[in-house]
Amino acid sequence: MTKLSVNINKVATLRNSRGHDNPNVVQVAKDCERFGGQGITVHPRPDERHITKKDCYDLFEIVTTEFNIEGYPDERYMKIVEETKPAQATLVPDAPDAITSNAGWDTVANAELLKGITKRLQAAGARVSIFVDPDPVMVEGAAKIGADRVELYTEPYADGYEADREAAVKPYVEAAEKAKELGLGINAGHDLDLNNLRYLKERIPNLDEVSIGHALISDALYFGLENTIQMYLRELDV
Ligand SMILES: CC(=O)[C@@H](O)[C@H](O)COP(=O)(O)O
Ligand SMILES: NCC(=O)COP(=O)(O)O
Repeated sequence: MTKLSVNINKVATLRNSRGHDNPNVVQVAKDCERFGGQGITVHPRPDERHITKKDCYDLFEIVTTEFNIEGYPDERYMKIVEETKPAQATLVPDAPDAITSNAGWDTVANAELLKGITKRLQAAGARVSIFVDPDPVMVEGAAKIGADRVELYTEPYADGYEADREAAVKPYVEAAEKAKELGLGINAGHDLDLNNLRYLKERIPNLDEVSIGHALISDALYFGLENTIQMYLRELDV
């Protein structure tokens, strides 16, 4: 079964835009779980443009499904994960000023850095997922680092889907086969939506988890949050 982890970054974007506490991130997370979401994902970026460090501590108290904290493994991120003990820590190579995540790790060039980070986070009880491009070499590097899972960066898939979905999905199928061969779990995320999700799932049947935020929260403006989560779950045949 592929789990749906709802990324609520954009709920925090809306909240921060007026400086008060509406929408309330904690209440939205509770409702996402009540509506069927099987995880909550957040990315507490250093500039706190959306999810703040405080949000992570508040959410830690209430998330009952799987809490997934994404981020670049600087000391601020490491402390947040070690103190809130999420089920999963997803390591992304984002620069502090990146507008969004736009590439996976070079797990070969960064092997020594990521080995130490991975050991430290696993010692804190987190499952470690490393964000990678759909490149079997990078998947192999993640396995050598000792990661538990990889998260396949799916923006290129989403960008190429309309023009030629078979070509767009091919590298992901190959990367997922390599991950399976090496005993790594397989997550996927970035720019997944109601249009492209089902095909990815069909072509990667052992996909463990998708984390979806931007499109899902945008869809909820039209369909409502409960209905939208149910629509995404149906695309995963959950
Ligand atoms: C890792 C990933 O692809 C997304 O979670 C990304 O981090 C979203 O970040 P923004 O919500 O800041 O665009
Ligand atoms: N890891 C991907 C994620 O959490 C959400 O990405 P997006 O759906 O906001 O593009």
